[in-house]
Amino acid sequence: MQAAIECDGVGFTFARRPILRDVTVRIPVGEMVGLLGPNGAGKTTLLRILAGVLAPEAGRIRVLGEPPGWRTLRHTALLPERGHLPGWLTIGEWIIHARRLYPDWSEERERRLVDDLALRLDRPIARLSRGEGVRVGLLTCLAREAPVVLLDEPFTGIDLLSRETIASAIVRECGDGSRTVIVATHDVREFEPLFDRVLFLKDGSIAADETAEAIRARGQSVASRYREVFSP
Ligand SMILES: Nc1ncnc2c1ncn2[C@@H]1O[C@H](COP(=O)(O)OP(=O)(O)OP(=O)(O)O)[C@@H](O)[C@H]1O
Repeated sequence: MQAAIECDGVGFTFARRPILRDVTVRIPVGEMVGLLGPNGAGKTTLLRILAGVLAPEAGRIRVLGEPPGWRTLRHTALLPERGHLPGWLTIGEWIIHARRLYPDWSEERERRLVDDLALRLDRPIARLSRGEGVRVGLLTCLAREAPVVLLDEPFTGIDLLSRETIASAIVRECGDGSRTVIVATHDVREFEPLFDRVLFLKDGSIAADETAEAIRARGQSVASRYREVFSP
């Protein structure tokens, strides 16, 4: 079966410092994957490379069989770590724009997400708090039918109830086994039930790539495995 994502020996450097080294991983279609690791491990860099925003310096990547680039943009929805939405629009104006921008936009998903994420359409984007901005970003990713969804820190700085709302929106919109989702997060303990698989990224390398089931079968939790992998 075709993998959703294949990385083979992927490397990347910033200012001559290696950020990703020999990242090799194969993610089957339909998996919900946690991308876990300490600050600076390279999670954002890897997601940006998978989204086609950055070009890798070494190795080979395939997203649904194609190298990341303008063709895979159609299949890939990225929630970036920091805001990217036009502040001069209201949420409602942005949604009208997004419907035209993305050919795979689903108005049915949009309606559900506006309700569930409690978005007020008349609010100007420039005046949103971080958590509200993340919710608009999430709506923008999840209202599309893109088969590959990359979410960079969707829970950071978000209050507890909103985090639960966001987690259930992700599961509802992406949990039917047809979409492949990678979530970079530090909230390991709280969101481990979301994940089918976890990738532990340490100093730019994959330190472990395991299914959540295999971790549990050993009597561990994802959080305890995290501690084992990353403790000095
Ligand atoms: N534009 C840049 N120029 C130089 N170095 C950069 C740049 N962007 C990222 N880096 C460096 O690359 C490394 C990996 O950063 P990245 O943001 O991918 O890590 P991360 O795992 O997402 O971290 P965090 O959990 O803190 O968000 C860091 O050491 C960072 O300082």
